[in-house]
Order: sequence, then C-alpha cells, then structure tokens
Amino acid sequence: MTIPESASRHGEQILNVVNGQLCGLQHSAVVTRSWTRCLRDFRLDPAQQRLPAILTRPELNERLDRMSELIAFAQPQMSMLYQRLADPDLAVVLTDVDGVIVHMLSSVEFSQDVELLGLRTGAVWSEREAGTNGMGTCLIEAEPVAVRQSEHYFAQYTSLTCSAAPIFNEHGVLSAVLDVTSRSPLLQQHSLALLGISCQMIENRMLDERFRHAHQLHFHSRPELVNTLDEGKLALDDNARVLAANRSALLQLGGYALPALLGKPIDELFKTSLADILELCARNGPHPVPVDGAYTAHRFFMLARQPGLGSGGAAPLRTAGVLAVPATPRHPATPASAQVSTQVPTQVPTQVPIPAPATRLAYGDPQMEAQVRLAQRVLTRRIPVFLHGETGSGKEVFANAMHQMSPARERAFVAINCASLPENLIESELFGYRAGAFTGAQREGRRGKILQANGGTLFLDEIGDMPMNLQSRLLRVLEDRQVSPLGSETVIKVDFQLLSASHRDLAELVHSGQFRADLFYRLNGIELRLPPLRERSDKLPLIQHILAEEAQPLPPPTLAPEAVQVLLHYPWPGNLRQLRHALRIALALCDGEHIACRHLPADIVQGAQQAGAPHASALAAQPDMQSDEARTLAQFNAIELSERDTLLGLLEQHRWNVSTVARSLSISRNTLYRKLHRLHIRLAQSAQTGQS
Ligand SMILES: Nc1ncnc2c1ncn2[C@@H]1O[C@H](COP(=O)(O)OP(=O)(O)OP(=O)(O)O)[C@@H](O)[C@H]1O
Repeated sequence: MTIPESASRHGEQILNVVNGQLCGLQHSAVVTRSWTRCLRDFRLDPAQQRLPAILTRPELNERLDRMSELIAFAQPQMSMLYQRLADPDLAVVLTDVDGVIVHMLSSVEFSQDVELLGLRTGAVWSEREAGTNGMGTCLIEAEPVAVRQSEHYFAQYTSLTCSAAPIFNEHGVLSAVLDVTSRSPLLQQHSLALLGISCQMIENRMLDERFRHAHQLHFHSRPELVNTLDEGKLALDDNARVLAANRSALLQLGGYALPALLGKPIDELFKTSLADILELCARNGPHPVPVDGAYTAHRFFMLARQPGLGSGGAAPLRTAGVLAVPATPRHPATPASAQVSTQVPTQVPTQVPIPAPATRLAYGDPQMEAQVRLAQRVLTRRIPVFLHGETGSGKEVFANAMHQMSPARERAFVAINCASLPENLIESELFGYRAGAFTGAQREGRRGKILQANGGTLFLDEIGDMPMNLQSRLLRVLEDRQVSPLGSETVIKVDFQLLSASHRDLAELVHSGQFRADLFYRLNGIELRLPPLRERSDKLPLIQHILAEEAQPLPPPTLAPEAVQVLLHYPWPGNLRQLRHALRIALALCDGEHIACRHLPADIVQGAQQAGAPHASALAAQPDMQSDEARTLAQFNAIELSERDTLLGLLEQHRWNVSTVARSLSISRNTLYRKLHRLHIRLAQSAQTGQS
C-alpha cells in the first residue's frame, strides 16, 4: 500500500468512528474525543499528509526565554527519566502551553529519525497543528494521556507512541507538558508512571524555589513520608495564609481544588496556629511534629521551613494581596549535552559574549562555551549548580570563575572537599563551634566553612563522596539556610550561591541508594557538564595558554610539530591537570626555547602513538625541526592539523609515493604538492624515516 493510500484508509477509519459508523471501543474515550475535536473543531482532514509548523529561531528564542526557569527545573528530571527508560529509540520532550517543543533529549540516531516527522525543538505539536498526539492532547485534557500508534490523527505519525503528562504551576495553571515519544507500542504504561513522578518532582522544585522566601510546611499522615516526593507542601505568607500548595497537599487536605485553598488561613486547615507549629518544630529539631487536621480526622506529621534570606532568590512579590511571580530573566534552556546525549543540539544562543572571568575556561570549544554561557545566565537567579566532569577537567577552576562572574564576587569563595573531610571533624569544619565547645577546641571558637561562605559562594567539591550521615545534616542547612555552631544555642541565617561538583554520576548514586534524592534535587538546580579534554576542539589554544602560564615570567618555548601531534592525540585520562603536569615537565627538560617529543613524559608519547599520532615514537628521538617551522605548525588550527595527520598517514601508507597518494585522493599531483607545502610537510621527511 502506498503512503497516500494508507493515509486515506487511516482517515476513513477516523471519520467512521467520529461519525458513529464504526465502534470506537478499541480506542480510549480520550482518543475518540480528540478525533472528534480535530475533525469538528479544528477541521483537520485526517487523510491529509502534513507536518507540524516549525517556529523561526527568534520566535523560539522568545519562548525559551519565557520558559527558561521551568526548563532549568525540568532538565535534571528529563535526564533522569531518559536514563531510567534506558532506550535509545525514544525521546523525552518538553513543550510549552502551546505545544511548542522547547527541550528534547534523545539519541542522535533517534532524533535524526523523528526529525523527518517534525519531532524537534521549535515544532508545534498542539492538537490544532498536529492532530491527536500525546503532547497536544494532554494539553487539552490536562491529564496524563497515552496515544498509541494508529490513535494518532495523521497517518504519518502512526509509527510513534506518545505518553504525556501535564506540569502545573503553583497556582494550578497548566504550564507545560512532559512527554515520552517512542517507536515501541509497549512502553506507555511504564513511561506514564515515570512521567507522573517526574512532573510531580518538577512542580515541587518550582514551588520550593519560587516560595523559598515564604514559610513552608511539609507534611504527611505518615511521618516517614515527610521530606519525600509524597509529602504535602504548603507555602504561607506572613499572615499564615496559603500562597501555594502541591498536589499531595490538596489530596491530603481532603481533595481541595487549588483556588479554594489559596488565601485560606492555616488555622482553618489545622487545629494549630503557624506560630505554634513553628515553635513545636524549633523544639523538635529534624523530627516531624504531630498536628491535627481541622476538618479531616487525620493527624499529620509536619516540618516547618523558615523563609530563606537573600536578594537574588526567586522570592514571590506580593502586591495588594495578589501574588505576582517575578518576571524571569533571559536565560536559556539547558543544553542537552548535560547528561544524556552530547549530540542533541544545544539551545544556548551563541551570540552572548563570554564574560571576562570565564575567558580562560573556553578557547572555542562549543560544548565548553555553551556551559559557560549557561552558567553566566543561571547565576543571577542563584540557582544551585552541579558541575559534572571527569577528574582534572577543571571543575574547581570553573566554579571559581563562576564566583567571579556572580554578583557575590566581592565576598568569599569557600571550597570544601567533601571526600577528604575527616569524619570526626566534619561537623566542626562545616558548622563551626563556640568557644570551649569541646576539649581541644580553639579557645576563641571557630567559624565554620558554611558561615564563611555567607553572602558569597559555597563550593562543595566531590559531593558524590559525602558520607550518608552528613548528607542529612547538609540537607537541613540547605533547606533552612541557617546554621547553629556546635555547642551554641544561636541559629545564624546564611545565604550563598551553592555550587557543587563531582566526577561521579549523582543520578546513578541516587538510584543505587548511595546518595539522598532530596539532597540531589537541592544541589542540582541545573547540571553543567564539563567535557573531558580529549573531546575538546580547543586543545591547541589551551596547550599554548597553559604553556605560557607555566613559563612565566619567561616567554613560552615553541613546540615541535611532532610534540604538538603527541599532545593532540594523547587521550588525557587526567585531563587538564595531567596536561599541565606534562607541560611543566617538558619545560623543565627543554632548553627553554623549544619543546620536542623527547621532552615530554615517555608514557604520554607512547599513549599518543597507540592512539594514532603519526611518527610520535620515531620522531621522539629525532633532532628537532627548525623552530620557525615549529612555530608555524603550532599556529595551525585543529582542522589543518587533522588534515596534516591524514596526509602524513597516507604518505606513509603509500611509502611516500606522491603519485599514488594523489590518485588515492582523486586529486592532481600539483594539488597535492600545494597541500603539502601549505601544511609544511616536507618530502625530505621520508628520508628521515628511511622511506623512498
Ligand atoms: N581552564 C583552565 N585553564 C588552564 N588550566 C586549567 C583550567 N582548568 C583546569 N586547569 C588545570 O587543571 C587542574 C585541575 O583543575 P580542577 O582542580 O579545577 O579540576 P577538577 O575537575 O576539579 O579535578 P578533581 O575532580 O580531581 O577535583 C588545575 O589545577 C589547573 O592546573
């Protein structure tokens, strides 16, 4: 059957179901309703071949800006969902309220495959545009929806199965849809359940952040479920009236609709005042306190969170009793490279200039530049940032540059290595202690690191290695934004930009029960992924920059072309740290003017050779080339160097026979000679290696 034929058969079936000539029982009521809407309200012809409209870049950018805060909250959840579903043939998609795809995670192969169907960032998947489909239909139904293959309104989408769930803001307004689109018809139940959890987590995060300057009550009828995904959350104003509530709060309080709950005084919901709850909680420390419901027979267990401090946060503005959420600043969608697929195109606009403190972080590598721009934008909102990267990839250097870029640059940058804190000193290191708090304590007491970071930046390095018992303590500090030094009754409010880093995959650690999920969400407002050195396209300028730094106060020596080849080919498992050490050794061994292969550590030369660097070992023992030629080669860009490598490889393969190499490349000998000249390949090199 040809495609138009199958489209018309598919269309006919839909018409028959909508017009009542065919029983629609094998389809859900949601699907039949949607088909009816598409046909009668939107007047879409089901036999038509059509693709969704795609927004122009400026139109899309405008939406990305509007959605930036929600995207930043959704991105870690989308990555986690993608990892959990563990299927390369699916995409996790976020749309705005008009069905425009604003963020998408998938494998490169799948995204290329479905791009032909219009599943890509900027495409409009509303029902009006794309007929019955998970995202568009979920937007109208405002509840989780699954649309299996032939349930799609248009025939060209019938290879897909979509599961979609709505995300509501704290006022109960539908704000976005999270969707999983796959080729497998079997997936939807599983993905619908996971989608529901992800949406709930995103909503909870939004509520936490937007109302971190309000009182918050966390409660559940089972004490062990307080501080979990199932807890109810209420945000309250200073008059103890409800500003916002999460889904679980509505359910637990007896099925309230959100508008009915907003503005209600707390003592109409519980048989206790806010002041009493706060006092009880203060006395009970980290343990939830029992509070009776006013109408329901339930007893709840509750923790109260005091309003946070600080000017940079997402505090709601209250105007004449009406709650207004501050306008979100322009900051972009998170790059898809963050966790799952480095190939998904980043949505970070490239025109934003890199700020001065960050210029030494990126020298033209697009992945790194995207992370720097993203960091710059989220900093103004004080969103907690988690830096993920291999050891030595520059996480601490990056964190430091972020501090320099931040509004708190004049205040302290306090780094704590969570892996190396001795267990018995952890608490005093972090929280400090009062004079004479314990035997051996300094007489004048000590300010803990967290207090030192007050007003500035707290950088928790190697957070993935923090022991479990300390994770709970830290969580409490991050939630309450207050510390109490050991041996002291005083509680001190703290406010800081929170940065954390690890070479470990925190989401994985959460899965395996080694890291607290609630702490993970506190830390991971947004995740930035620092690429390993071997993946960076700006290796050469980085090498030159580090060499210049290390050679100070002298001018840097030149690099022999073969040394450049070694440095570019070696896979650098120790990343920038290892590169710096290698250059430091080379500087110590060379004559001060010129670095050749023999000046580099032998394991690096060997490693480069194994990784395919031409001539590395042969030339390690050779006399150096002229330094002016070396200088020229060191100025080649990565493409030229790679072209040079390829030509050298071919020349070797064909025993330096120019005619054969030209033939193998389908170019004339003259063109080849020109290339060799341009790339500084001397045919005399053949003699050095004994070839003719
Ligand atoms: N952008 C950069 N420019 C020059 N050198 C850098 C840069 N980033 C990192 N380095 C070098 O690499 C070393 C390691 O950097 P850093 O300590 O930031 O890495 P890390 O990822 O935090 O490592 P680890 O995971 O082992 O703690 C630094 O001491 C510095 O010498």
